Amino acid sequence: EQPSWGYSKANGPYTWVSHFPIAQGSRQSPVDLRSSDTRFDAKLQPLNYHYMPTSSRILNNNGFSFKLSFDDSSDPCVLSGGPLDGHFRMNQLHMHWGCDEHAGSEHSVDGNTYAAELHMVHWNSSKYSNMQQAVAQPDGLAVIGVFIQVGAEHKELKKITDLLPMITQQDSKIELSGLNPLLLLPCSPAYWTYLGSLTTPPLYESVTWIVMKEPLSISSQQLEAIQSLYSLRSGKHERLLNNYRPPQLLAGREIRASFK
Ligand SMILES: CCCSc1c(F)c(F)c(S(=O)(=O)NC)c(F)c1F
Ligand SMILES: [Zn+2]
Repeated sequence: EQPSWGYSKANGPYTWVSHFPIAQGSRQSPVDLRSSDTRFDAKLQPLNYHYMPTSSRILNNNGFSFKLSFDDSSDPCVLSGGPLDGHFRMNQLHMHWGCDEHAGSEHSVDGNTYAAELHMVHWNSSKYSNMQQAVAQPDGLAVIGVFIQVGAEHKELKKITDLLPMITQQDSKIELSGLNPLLLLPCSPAYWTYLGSLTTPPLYESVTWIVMKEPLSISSQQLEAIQSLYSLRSGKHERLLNNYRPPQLLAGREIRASFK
């Protein structure tokens, strides 16, 4: 049966290799985005989002994060351009966070971490017919990562954080409609891109990462709502905290920047 991996000492990131040997692969994520390892690439296109306000969505807590699942059959949210070949349909978005506002993101910038990181997961709909087919392919996924810091309240994310108190228990779900993913992106188009993996088991090396340079701000109340989710994953009913994987070896990969 599915091994119960998690983020505790007993089942956390350093133990995942026992069930998922690819944890020690050569294109694992996250990584530290070190300026000495990044190179401006003038050939990088701008990102192209065809995102519309979405219809009814399920917001459920699958025990290691909360996620917004998108119905990617009708009028999907589609990403193209940037480093990508073809079109990628948004399948879901979720977050990773810590227990204080100085740690919680998965990627870091010259060793600096943020309070949280939003992931918008897309699959390659030009080459594959669904998420399940794409998820393990080397060119199967594109994930946009957006850093989150504490500051002013974020109006669009409020549509999510206002609902979290109603799904604090694992596997609870609630409808959410009218979220506009475009408003979850920062103003600046600047991003880094590199080839990596899922940051949770099964850790497939199938992700073209696009990490936005400019963070979003949320209020401390919004961060507290995120940190108040509970999980049973580690067998005990405890707060879902620190669901972030530490940085992995770059192993010779290049990180391209869309900005100077
Ligand atoms: C087999 C799960 C497919 S969907 C999914 C996910 F649920 C998830 F959590 C992450 S992540 O690794 O945590 N963040 C990048 C992904 F990348 C994903 F694609
Ligand atoms: Zn993630």
